[in-house]
Amino acid sequence: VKKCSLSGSWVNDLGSNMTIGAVNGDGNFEGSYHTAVSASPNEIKVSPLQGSMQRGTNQKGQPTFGFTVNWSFSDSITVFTGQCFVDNDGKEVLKTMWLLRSRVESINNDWKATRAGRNTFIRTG
Ligand SMILES: O=C(CCCC[C@@H]1SC[C@@H]2NC(=O)N[C@@H]21)NCCc1cc([N+](=O)[O-])ccc1O
Repeated sequence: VKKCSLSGSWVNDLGSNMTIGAVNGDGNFEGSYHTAVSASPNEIKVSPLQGSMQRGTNQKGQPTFGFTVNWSFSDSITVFTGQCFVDNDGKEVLKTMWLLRSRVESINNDWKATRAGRNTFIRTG
């Protein structure tokens, strides 16, 4: 199967954009994330991401990965995890699930502090 690389620019089903840099020898990478949506009252700003992808030798070119977005405009953080697939037209698709953890004032509100969801990313440009 054609290799699926994370490096480059992506857009997801919400219209959020992300750019991922080179993946280093340890499988780690950095990048930036510009979310199209937010539950924060603050103005949305580009936020840094860092993550890792699996590059096992038996990997058939469709690696699993995870990354964390440390929101620069809101006291919250999101972890994404997923896999990079090459679809039938040879296009690369990232299928992910995420957990968004918001800061809450009291442990009594901890129950409502984590949102979960899915996002699909395709390459831009
Ligand atoms: O909104 C954010 C940051 C942007 C998250 C974008 C998500 S990440 C998954 C998904 N995929 C994607 O591309 N964009 C979305 N943080 C929560 C803010 C917040 C809200 C409340 N509140 O509403 O009560 C309380 C406390 C809080 O800190």
